[in-house]
Amino acid sequence: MDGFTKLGLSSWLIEQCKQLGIRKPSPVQESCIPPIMEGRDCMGCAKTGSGKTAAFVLPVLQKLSEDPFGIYCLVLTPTRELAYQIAEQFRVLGKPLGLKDCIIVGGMDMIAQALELARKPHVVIATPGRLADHIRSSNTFSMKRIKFLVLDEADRLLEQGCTDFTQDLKVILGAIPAQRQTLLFSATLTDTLQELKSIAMNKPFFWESTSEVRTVEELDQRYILVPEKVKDAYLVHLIQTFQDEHEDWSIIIFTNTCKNCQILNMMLREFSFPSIPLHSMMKQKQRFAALARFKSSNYKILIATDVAARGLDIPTVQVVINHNTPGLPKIYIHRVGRTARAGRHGMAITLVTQYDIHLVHAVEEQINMKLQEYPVKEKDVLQILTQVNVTRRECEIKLECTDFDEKKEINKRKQLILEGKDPDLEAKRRAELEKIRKQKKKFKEHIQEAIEKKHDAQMRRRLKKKQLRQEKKAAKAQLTSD
Ligand SMILES: Nc1ncnc2c1ncn2[C@@H]1O[C@H](COP(=O)(O)OP(=O)(O)OP(=O)(O)O)[C@@H](O)[C@H]1O
Repeated sequence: MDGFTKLGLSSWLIEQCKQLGIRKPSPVQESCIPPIMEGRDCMGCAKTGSGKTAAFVLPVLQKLSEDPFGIYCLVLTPTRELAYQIAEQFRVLGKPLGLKDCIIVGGMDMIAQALELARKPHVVIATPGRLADHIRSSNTFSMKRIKFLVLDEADRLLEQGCTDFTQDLKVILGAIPAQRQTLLFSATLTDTLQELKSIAMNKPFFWESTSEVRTVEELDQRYILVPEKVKDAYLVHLIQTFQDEHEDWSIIIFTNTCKNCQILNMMLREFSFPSIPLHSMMKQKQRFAALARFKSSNYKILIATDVAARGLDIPTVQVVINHNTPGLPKIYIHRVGRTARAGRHGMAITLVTQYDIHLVHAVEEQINMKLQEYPVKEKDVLQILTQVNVTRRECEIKLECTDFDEKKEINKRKQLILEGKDPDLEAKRRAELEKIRKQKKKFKEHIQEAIEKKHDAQMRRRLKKKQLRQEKKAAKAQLTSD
């Protein structure tokens, strides 16, 4: 019997899988689909690119086909791009059903979304913030009958990172029935296990891939130890080498901030590399367009912040370069997982400065293997060093002339308004906190100074006493000798 038939999937669904090149279930699918079909909650922790999306899409579609209604399933995911990607899998696999899906993410027209929600789609794929906004502001749709709640990248949805989803999740959980099946998936579930268990309330089936190493075997993981000031020259050299040595190549470069992302992109363009940026300060339409152009190989290099670190499935990516060493091993695992997907080979190269060595050790400990050094001819890098650094500086100046920082400030204010805070009050509060912090610091310094003065005086007294004692001793010795 066919692998998927054994798992209880209908022939129409198996036929759809074949169209996506999915012929035989991957381990996470083989293990998680049967308990989901039996009605159990499920937590699946499997390596990046191992087919977790189909592990929940397939059983949801199977069950939906047996009793179709809307809204049947809600999928939550941390990024907008990921929501579109998941929707696409639902759409392709669910085509014979005439599946109606609806994507609810920030940065897109809210009224159009509200109308779509009112049309009772079978599946809603959403980022938590925007869906919570709809729940708060509209009564034109109901999620009271949903059968499935899926949290993709579940650990990210629960952690309190730079985007904190916890308040929005509360609103969403309050709007859906307690009687439901909850499915949680990620490549890194373990540190949020307890919180996740409280969301999947019905003794969830838990599956984790057994391999010791937490990244895929097909991934060649390298590092280059570079002084901070030479990092960009190494980056340019690496890209030049890939361009020279490969016909068909595609690279994702991860960096730490939106500004850096923008500057690196400008710099690489100056060197005529086909690069395109992706970060959260871009308009949503630009973000989608950037990703589409990269996917269709119009641009061979995507320079991204961690907004692209999780979930994105772009089979052509052969190399991931970490321009900065990720602060958390978990982020490293997701970033490098953008290559070597579904059994393909890939390489990840992390640029490590003298300040990041401890971060690499933390990564190695988590993934259970050592990164290997990537050999580079230093002489070649030094040849381009001045040119690269000058170009970077020019790009920085160009960016300063735009309103990039101002936009960042405006975005911050917008975010505060969305969180229900008054940006001016918030600025005042921050200024006051800063004042208190400065006062505290001054007070501490004052005390420290007083302690040091006291200590100095004590020392001086002790020294004087010692000196006197020595003088007395010397005088005594003089007397006896006389
Ligand atoms: N059984 C299968 N056989 C072959 N390819 C598969 C199978 N299942 C899924 N795929 C393909 O593997 C790729 C990766 O799948 P998917 O995006 O679901 O990975 P993931 O486990 O969710 O990764 P990540 O943790 O990075 O989100 C997709 O292109 C998908 O079509």
